[in-house]
Amino acid sequence: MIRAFLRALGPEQAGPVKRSLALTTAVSVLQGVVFALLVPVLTELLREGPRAALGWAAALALVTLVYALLRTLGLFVNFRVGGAISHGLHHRIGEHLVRLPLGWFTGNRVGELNRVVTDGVSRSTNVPVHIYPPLADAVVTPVVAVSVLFVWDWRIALAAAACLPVVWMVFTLSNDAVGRNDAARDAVSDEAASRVLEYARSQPVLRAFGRTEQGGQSLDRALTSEHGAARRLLLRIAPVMLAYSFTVRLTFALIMVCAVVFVLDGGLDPALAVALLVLVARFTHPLATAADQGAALRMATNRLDRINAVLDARPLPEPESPVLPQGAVVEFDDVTFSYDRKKDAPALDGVTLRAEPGTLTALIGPSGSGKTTVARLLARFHDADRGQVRLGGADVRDIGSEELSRHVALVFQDVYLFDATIAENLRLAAPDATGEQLDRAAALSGLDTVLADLPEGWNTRVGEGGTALSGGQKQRVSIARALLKDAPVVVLDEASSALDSENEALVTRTAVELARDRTVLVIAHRLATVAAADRVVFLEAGRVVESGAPDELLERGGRYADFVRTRERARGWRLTASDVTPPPASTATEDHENDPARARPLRRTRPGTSGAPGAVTAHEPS
Ligand SMILES: Nc1ncnc2c1ncn2[C@@H]1O[C@H](COP(=O)(O)OP(=O)(O)OP(=O)(O)O)[C@@H](O)[C@H]1O
Repeated sequence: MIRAFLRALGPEQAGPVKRSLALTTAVSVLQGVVFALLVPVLTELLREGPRAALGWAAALALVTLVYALLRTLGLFVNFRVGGAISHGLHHRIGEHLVRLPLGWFTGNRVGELNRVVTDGVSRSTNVPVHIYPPLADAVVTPVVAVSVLFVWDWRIALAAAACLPVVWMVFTLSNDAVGRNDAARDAVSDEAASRVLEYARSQPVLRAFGRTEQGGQSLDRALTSEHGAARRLLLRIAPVMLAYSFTVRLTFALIMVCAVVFVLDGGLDPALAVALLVLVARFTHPLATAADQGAALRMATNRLDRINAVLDARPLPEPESPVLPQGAVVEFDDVTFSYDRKKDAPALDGVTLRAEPGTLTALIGPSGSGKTTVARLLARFHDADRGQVRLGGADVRDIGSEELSRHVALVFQDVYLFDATIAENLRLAAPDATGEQLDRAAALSGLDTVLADLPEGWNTRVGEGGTALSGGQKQRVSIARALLKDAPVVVLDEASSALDSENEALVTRTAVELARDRTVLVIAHRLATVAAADRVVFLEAGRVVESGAPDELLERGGRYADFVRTRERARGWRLTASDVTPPPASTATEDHENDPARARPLRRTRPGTSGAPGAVTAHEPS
């Protein structure tokens, strides 16, 4: 246990924890001495009267005083160490989590982490404060008392000493049973915690489809199995705990019988026998509670093992001499990657692609084809199994995570906002951003119109996870946050579920705008965005099956053309390769797919270029 404890706490906390445990052990030893001193005091009192007992009583009073002082000191020290453990563990877990690859944080880990950080840490904090002191009293005090018994009567001492190994054996059995069954219950509790979170999060979907009852079934099952595991734990440990308690009481009865026999034999002074039995009765009580404390310690050790498992998760290796990316070209060179090499087919299989600064690349393909995985490998959520992901000519593994994160801004679909103001949420990207910079990001992302409608503007609190804002509003905050970061590479995961048309068009517009001077990759679901891209990369089953300019691909009549046709049918769109005049000054025209009256070709050009013949345009069907 102590090894698991010290491993979890790390070297800084090891010293104070060892000192606290040593002090607690010393206090329990002293308690044994106090109990032992009762024997001469009582013997003299019963044999000769109070006067004869005075010397021993003074010694007892002195040792008791020292014991009380040390016990009080121990209490303070243990509470302080408990606080330091809580702080230290949170700190260590937190520091470790930020170094773990983002790919580690899958859905199930949320429930597990929640329990590790709350229940795990609080039980560990309890070890020096509430668990170890009574356990030391239960184990160390009797051992000291039995040792001292040898001074007064070796036969009684021998009888007590002979019982201790049996008591220890039953104690170990009970501890093992608790350990095994608690670990089994813990796994089931994790599952239940995850299901509770899932049930709460999926309420909108469940209600929308009238499946609240069915949706609750997996939660019901998880809770029922948690209840079953708790009952099994109780049923399996109750007999061994009872057996332990019985053994301790049997020990006391045995020693008492021995004492009576020796007194009747005339070999033991009755006064000494009474005193010895008082001593034995005194240490039997804490000994009887040892099984409870042992169980609590075993459960805490199980939690510590889980904390250690989190701390053992390997961070992605950081380069010893980080390389700075030279520019913002994104390259995937024959990249293969599997989430689970033993179980799954590769999510990416020999992917090669290149995205230049000042261009917009649309990643498209069927669901599960690997688009999001491309974005994740670029941001180094995971490392490629084979091949190289490069940014500005440098392998992302050689760049160093902080530098990489400065270079790549991600806007994912599942926008998470902190329960703070809109301004504070944006400043997460650039803590020192000026009001002017915030306003610029807001204007570019369309957040300015949202702010204008909110009475408290920038100071509006968004609620936990951004619940006080609509999906589109959250996305605007998220885009503005990415803009404020001012990273040369932006990855935008366009919402696959429908946002309102204004918000959808905004995402396309922002992507186009950003691509003027950045490398922009969009996981695109909308034809308008695809049409506005410079290059399209079509993925299927983790492979690039087609790539090139959208109009070229359309003319080629391959997978991309099929994709476009399917989408056109689904949305009543028509997308053609046509010769159109580039729009004047503006670099990006608006998407009016839902406004026939204003429908204009959607296309983009960069400064200094004119619309090339064959540019892809999107029209409402006539
Ligand atoms: N965290 C994960 N663990 C295991 N497998 C995963 C994980 N994320 C994705 N996959 C698998 O990897 C493959 C590629 O998934 P990816 O999310 O990259 O596809 P996608 O093209 O972005 O899909 P969609 O358009 O539906 O978001 C799929 O087979 C998917 O099941």
